[in-house]
Amino acid sequence: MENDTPPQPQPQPQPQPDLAGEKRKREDSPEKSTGDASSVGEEAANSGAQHPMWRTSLCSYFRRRGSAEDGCSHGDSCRYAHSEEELRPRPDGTWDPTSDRAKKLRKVSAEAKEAEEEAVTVDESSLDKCLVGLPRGWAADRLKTFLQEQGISYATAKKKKGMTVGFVTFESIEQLKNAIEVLTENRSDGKEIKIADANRRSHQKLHTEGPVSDNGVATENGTPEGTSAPEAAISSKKSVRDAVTPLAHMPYNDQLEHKKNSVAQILKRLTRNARKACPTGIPLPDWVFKSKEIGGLPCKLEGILESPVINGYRNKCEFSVGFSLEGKKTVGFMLGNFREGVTAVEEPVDCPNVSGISYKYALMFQDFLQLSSLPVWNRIDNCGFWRQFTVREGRSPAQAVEQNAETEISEVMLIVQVCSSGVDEALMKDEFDKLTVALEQGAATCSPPLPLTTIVVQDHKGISNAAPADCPLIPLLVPKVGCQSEGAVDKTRIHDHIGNLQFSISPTAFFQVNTLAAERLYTLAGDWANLNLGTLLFDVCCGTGTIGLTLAHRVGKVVGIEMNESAVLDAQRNALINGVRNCRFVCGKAEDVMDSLLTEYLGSPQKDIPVSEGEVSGTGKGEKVVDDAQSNDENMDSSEQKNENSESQQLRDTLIDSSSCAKDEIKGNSNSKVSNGLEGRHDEYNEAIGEENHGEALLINETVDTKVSDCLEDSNTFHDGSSVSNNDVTAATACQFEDIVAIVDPPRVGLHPTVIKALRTHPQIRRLVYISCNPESLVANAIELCTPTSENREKNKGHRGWRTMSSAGLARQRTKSMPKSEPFVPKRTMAVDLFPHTSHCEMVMLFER
Ligand SMILES: C[S@@+](CC[C@H](N)C(=O)[O-])C[C@H]1O[C@@H](n2cnc3c(N)ncnc32)[C@H](O)[C@@H]1O
Repeated sequence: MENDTPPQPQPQPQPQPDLAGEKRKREDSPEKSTGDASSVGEEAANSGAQHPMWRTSLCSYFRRRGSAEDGCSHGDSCRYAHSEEELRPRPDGTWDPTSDRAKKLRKVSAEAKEAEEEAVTVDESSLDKCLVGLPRGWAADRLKTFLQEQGISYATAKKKKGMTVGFVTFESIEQLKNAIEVLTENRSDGKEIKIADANRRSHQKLHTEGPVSDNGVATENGTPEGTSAPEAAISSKKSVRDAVTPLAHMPYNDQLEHKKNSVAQILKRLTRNARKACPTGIPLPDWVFKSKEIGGLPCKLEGILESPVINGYRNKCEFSVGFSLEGKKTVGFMLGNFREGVTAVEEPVDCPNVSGISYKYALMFQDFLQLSSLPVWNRIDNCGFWRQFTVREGRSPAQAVEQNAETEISEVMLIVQVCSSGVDEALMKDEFDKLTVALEQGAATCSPPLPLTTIVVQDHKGISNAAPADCPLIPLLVPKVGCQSEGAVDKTRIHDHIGNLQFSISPTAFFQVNTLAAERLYTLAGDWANLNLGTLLFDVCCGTGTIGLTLAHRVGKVVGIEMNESAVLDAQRNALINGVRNCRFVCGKAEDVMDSLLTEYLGSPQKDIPVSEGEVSGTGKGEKVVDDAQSNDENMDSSEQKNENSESQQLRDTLIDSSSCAKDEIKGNSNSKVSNGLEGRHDEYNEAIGEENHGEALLINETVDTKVSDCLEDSNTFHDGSSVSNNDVTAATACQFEDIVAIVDPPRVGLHPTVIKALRTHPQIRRLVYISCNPESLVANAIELCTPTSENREKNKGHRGWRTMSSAGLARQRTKSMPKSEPFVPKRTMAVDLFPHTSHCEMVMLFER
């Protein structure tokens, strides 16, 4: 497969940056000894190498006079920049704080902050206020008590548990002024409670809290739907564009600069925490020492890769359904966080990350809702029917037209999330029929007509919109093409392309939202992983198999691990449709299967430090001690029973093995402290196997040449466990793969501590590429991977107070109970912008040992 080669990382100098605003001190030797500011430059010039400090700060003559030409005696050899143009960025991505560039960036951030902190209005027409920063545990009664204790009079006070915002209506300006005064002076539990404007929605004012909603559905508390509380002020001050794409007002280059700077600041925490966590008596790792030369960074930050598409790049938009501030049923985005008291939904107008196609579908669905006899979801009372509307887009295989991703969109999947509780089935069916017609006709009458491949309903009864992966799916419209044996739900899929591979994507499977930028991300990860045909690659949290499959041709074998069953089935299917034969995809939580898979392929890690029986390391839920040998043997036994040679049977075995792998591990730990919870999951796995077998029918019906290349296919660990003992496996696999690499791409929370421990304590894993969508969890995981361990491993103390600890603090605690093992070293890192206009970006970090 040909992948885009990402731009080569820019070579970075390694300076010791100035402290912002501080008078510049000359460094210690060698220049200190000469007292000559230019000596470094001269020395560098003489030696042919450039000093890390070279022109990353403005020359003081230039700062004072706007020109250094007449004042600075060092001329061209001066190590400081004589103009803004000459100035170079620091290795942590920041600029000399006195430079125009840094001032401009500061101004932009200050303006953004200012916009958020508008003052509260004090006049007769604005007596509805919200209190922001209240303890989550408080209900309305506790809020009322608090107000009374503080001597604050009011007309009404409302608050729901779980929210940090409460709503208070005052009777007069005097009451309001008193409240502002008291709250400005006092603090509760050391936390500031802010008072801000709240907005009653226009239809709420009209109905004056009547008992029936505007679509005729009475609500529990007698208030109209979606109107049971005013909105927090935040909502009126932010436009939907600000809420969804807060960086959209900046030129794209400034956005990249901004992201690189924030990532650099977060990365420095890795160095600080590893230094703190390094056990007494153990030397600090070299990389911690050397970090001083690169501004405190743990390794080189090699810049930020830009997205090839900047506008309309999202291939998946999850639109909320609710009421706008004007009280209209709306499909779009919430203006803020529900926990902050914001429930208003506004149309996705002017959000540059949303594609035109998604926008049009959102409007179509919104039009439909105006006439629907079923209510939209009310986040405050947790009732209603229509909840969420997701548009997923797939691109055709044609050459990507960069900057105009939309011309590539050939398939569209619409997912409508509803809550069917208490709704008459006939009425629901009737609504679904009407919806299907409305969307089909809407798509057909657009000019040009919009692609529409499939419509599926997700019936979710939970409180938050984040539905579990096993939430029931009801297909409304299925593509006409497809295998006869497929069930309707199995057909609800779309396709996208990465490089020359096609990816089949089912409704709940993860797929990066910016496909073209993701391609760059995967290529970078593959390049840094330094792969070869002797490599065994673990693709941890593999989703639909994107990383493993795009890199499969560069390695001996890929083992993908993923907890979402449909994503695993997609991965299997994707291997088949692309003729990739050296991949195995395992369904299970990485924390449940990682250790036994590593043991299966690499043998048991050496256990230097004995682990006391039943000890649970880390604080993660579901963590357990795994008897590697036992679980491995059981895996072998279970796979032995499935030793069949037909190609299709091999596929089936992959799936069955996958489940049994997790299942057996659970069985093997039935004596551990956490056995009960896990046994519960045992049943789920049994069910999963049933479902997988059902899903397999469609896989094995496809005619696929699954001939396996002899030396690369490790048949004894994959398809036929046969009679290999635990030790034999170690020996067999050790000679098959000389290079073991893991690429991990976890969700926002990062990797589970059990997975970190497994990766770290298997000494054969010499290289690990971490892809992260959240630099904070990357740092937390990296602390555990890279901090040296001591001879005296501490027993895990359960970490009381973990709720209040930062993720880095928690990680530091965990390093104390990490079994003695060689730490990884952070080698290089780079940001990749998958999300233009937002503050998010992906990170890639290479660890070696
Ligand atoms: C950021 S996505 C990456 C997916 C894939 N690598 C890609 O780029 O398309 C994270 C994936 O991890 C999966 N996941 C989340 N928690 C997991 C766990 N505990 N064990 C295994 N997979 C997990 C999610 O279902 C999701 O597919």
